[in-house]
Order: sequence, then C-alpha cells, then structure tokens
Amino acid sequence: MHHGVYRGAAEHPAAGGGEFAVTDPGTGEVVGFVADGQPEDAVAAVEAAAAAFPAWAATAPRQRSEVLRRAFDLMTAETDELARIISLENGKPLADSRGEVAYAAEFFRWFSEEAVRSDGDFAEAPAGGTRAIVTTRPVGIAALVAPWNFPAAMFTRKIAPALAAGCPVLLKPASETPLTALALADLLTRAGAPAGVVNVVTTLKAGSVVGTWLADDRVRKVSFTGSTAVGRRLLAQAAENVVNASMELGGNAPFVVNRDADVEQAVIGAMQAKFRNGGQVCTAANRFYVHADVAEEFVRRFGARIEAQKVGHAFADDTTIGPMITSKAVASIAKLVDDAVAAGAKISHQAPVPRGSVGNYFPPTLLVDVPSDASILREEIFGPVAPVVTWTDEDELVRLVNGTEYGLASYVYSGDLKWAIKFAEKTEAGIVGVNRGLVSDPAFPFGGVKQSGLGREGARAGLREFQETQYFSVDWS
Ligand SMILES: NC(=O)c1ccc[n+]([C@@H]2O[C@H](COP(=O)([O-])OP(=O)(O)OC[C@H]3O[C@@H](n4cnc5c(N)ncnc54)[C@H](O)[C@@H]3O)[C@@H](O)[C@H]2O)c1
Ligand SMILES: O=CCCC(=O)O
Repeated sequence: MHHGVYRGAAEHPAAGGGEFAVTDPGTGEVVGFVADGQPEDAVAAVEAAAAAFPAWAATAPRQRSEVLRRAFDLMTAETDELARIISLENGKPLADSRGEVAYAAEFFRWFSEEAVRSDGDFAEAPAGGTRAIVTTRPVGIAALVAPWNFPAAMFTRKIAPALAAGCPVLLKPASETPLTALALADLLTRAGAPAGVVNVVTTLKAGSVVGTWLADDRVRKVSFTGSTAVGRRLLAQAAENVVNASMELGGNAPFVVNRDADVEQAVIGAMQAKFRNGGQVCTAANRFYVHADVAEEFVRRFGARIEAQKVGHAFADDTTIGPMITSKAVASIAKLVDDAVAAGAKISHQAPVPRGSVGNYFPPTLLVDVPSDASILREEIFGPVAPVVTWTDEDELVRLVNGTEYGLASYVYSGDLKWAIKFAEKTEAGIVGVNRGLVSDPAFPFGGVKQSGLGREGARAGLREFQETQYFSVDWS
C-alpha cells in the first residue's frame, strides 16, 4: 500500500515523488510505503491550513464539538482496524493497541465537551469607569510533532484541543509510525473536519519539514512530544519567530515502595508502570526504590511476574510484550544493562525472547544490587528493564528521587496515605501516582517539570495551550 502526504482532505505524492518504507518491528517486513515529504510539502500544508483557518475559527463551538464527538464515535466503531494499523507499525500487542485506541478516542470526547465551555471575564477597572472584557481566540495554525510510542494517542491529545479551540493543524508523525497519523486524518475528515483543517506531512527529513513550519510567520504554535534533546532544539527554533511552544519531553520516573506498603498491590502497580508498551513510555517507572524491609518480598513477587511475560509478535494471542521499535533501541537498552552488570548489578529474573526471531525483541529483566551511580538509573531506559535499589533513610531517598534533570512522572506506594501525599509533595514531578501505577487520564493535566517539558495536555489546561487571551479595554463613561 502506498500513501501520500495529506492536505486539503486528500493524499498527494511528495514533491519529487520520493517514498520510504514502513516496517513491522516484530518481523522487519515492509508493511507499506509513505511519501517522503519535502520542505515544499511543508509549505503546501501551511497554505491549506491558512486557507481553512478563518472559516474554522469562525464556526460555532457546538459545530467544532460535534466534529470531535463524531471522531470519538468513528474511532470507537473502528477500533479493530485502527488497532491493527498501530500494531503493524509499532509492534505493540493487539490488546494494547485496542487500549490505545480507546485512550486516544477519549481525547476527542473530552475536548468535544470542553469545546462548548467557553469562558471569559467582564470586570470594572480598579480605578472605576473603564470596563474590561477578557476573551479567548485560537492561537493560530499549530504544528504538532509526535513520537512512535503511542502513534494515535500522542496526536489525538494535541489535535482534539487544537480543533476545539479553532486551530487548523499540521501533523509530523514519527517516520516509524506514519500510517496511524494518516488514518487519523482520514477519520477526522469523515467526522466533518473541513479540508485544510487537518494536514499530515510524512517525512524522513523531520528537521527541515518542522524547521520550515517554525520559520513561517503563519504558524503560531508548536506542540511537541518526544525527547528532551529534540524539544530543546525546537524551542530554540521557535524562539526565532516567538512561536508559542508546548513541550512533552523525556522522563526518568522513580517508583518508591515504603515498608508499610501492600507489596502485592505495589507489584501490580509496578507491572503497569514499567511494562506498559514494553517500557517504551515517557511515564515508565525507570528506577525502583524499595524499602530494605520489604525488598526481598517485592523482588520475589515482581520477578515471578516478569518471568511469566510472553514476549512475541503483536498478533500472537498470548503476547504480553511486543518488540522494541528498532534494533538501535534494543542495542541502547542492552548497553545500559551491560554497563549496570559490569558495575556490580545482578540479573535476578528474566523472561525469554522468541527463539530465532528476527524482530527487535528484548527480554523483560529485573536488576538488583544496582549501584546508585549506574547510568541505567540516570538515563531513560525506554525498554522492559526494572532496576531495583533499596533504601532506609527518607532524606537520602528524596535526594535520589529528585537527583535528575527530568520531572515527568513519579510513583509512591505506602499504607499511610498522609505519608504518601507528603512524599509526593517533596517530589519534583508533574504527575505522581499514589498507590497507582497508571496515571494517564484525558480529564487531568498531563505534563512535566524541569527538563520534562512545558505546558499541560488533557484537562481544561490542554485547551488553553491552543488559545490566546484577548482583553478589550472599554470606555464606560
Ligand atoms: N512527555 C510526554 O508526554 C512524552 C510522550 C511520549 C514520548 N515522550 C518522549 O519521547 C522520547 C521517545 O521518542 P523518540 O525517541 O521518537 O523522540 P524523538 O525526539 O527522537 O522524536 C519525536 C518526534 O520528533 C521528530 N524529530 C526528530 N528530530 C527532529 C528535529 N530535528 N526537528 C523536528 N522534529 C524532529 C521525530 O521524527 C518524531 O516525530 C522519549 O524521550 C520519551 O520520554 C514523551
Ligand atoms: O509515552 C508517554 C505518554 C503515555 C500516556 O499518555 O499515558
């Protein structure tokens, strides 16, 4: 199957006619070809968005809301087909892809509800006389850049608030997972988004396509999800035209278990926080700090569950953990494990990978006796490896937990809720799971502090990221 770039509600060949292959990370087989978009395609997408913008911004909120609601309904009805596309190009087990479709669709539903909750202010100036009207307007054409790990949800949580606010969007999907983005654009058109409101440029030249958008005065917003390194670069580019920027970046989430925690519940939470999407999640627990009094029990129970994981192809019925996205990702996870072992860590439990497979598989692994300065505790693993460190002193624990440039998610398990909340308050993270291993919900603000990002997605806050405030100072004499 061959796909073009998407603009004006239709696919078009890329300038120059180039294409690239999309592969199944579980087999290495080619599953489709997409257009290799060029800067000319980036400009054409802006033209399409600029033509659509005035009318879209002027539609009644109820009308935009209904487009989003129909997108939710269509996505829900077409779960199986979308899940198949996600599994094919991303490799996650089919059940997880269905879960992602449900999660991704929720952003359409949530923002269809938010779209009609317009708010503002009318006030008398403190000095009297003058009245102020404070209102909002769409920020403008928005460039949306997302990674491959949740190819549907990372886009819907940007597209939905942008469309709710009245902004047209330009999507740049990861080159590993362009098919899901194209399917979303088609779905939104069928849901009633006018031509030019949703545009997609698939490309191997991310830097030049997104760079073209950020250099174009008509693009007033960039919303990026991906690594801190690329986010930093886009922020610098956005500074040139003072483009409004939202950044959802990398993480290094600590998972803390106190001595009074329900260890079985902590292990269930640890499985969710660590192994969802094979560990390829920005909120994935990256390092486990377990109180010495319960460490042996935690490792035994956690290890047993890890050994029971079934690593395999997305479409095999019993698969619980699919392949990593690329062979490069496998090599980088292997290096972190090898370095930790060389520094004194031990592999206590591991699940097998399929024998003789050519896919990008990595065995789910539990590491113990990990030295506190090991690189695996500092760098984002983005894979199915759980390093465990024991603790006894709370002050030292807080220092370790916060000793990172990242601040996205964090998890704490304790039988004493007051202690857990107080601990959460000391944690430098935008999101804290308290006796929970799953923290994402479209209704609540998702985002990080420190070098994990700027701004929030989901909730009311997610809509604000695509709105400008405008204030009218009115003579009232
Ligand atoms: N905070 C969040 O919500 C969140 C969610 C998912 C993933 N992430 C982070 O994403 C990272 C994993 O994804 P990745 O490795 O694909 O990230 P990445 O930064 O390499 O790529 C993300 C996106 O940026 C594009 N890109 C790459 N270089 C670019 C450039 N020079 N200019 C413009 N665009 C460019 C890619 O093609 C892709 O679409 C992890 O660090 C993870 O924590 C964060
Ligand atoms: O990978 C990061 C996003 C995960 C989520 O939204 O739950």
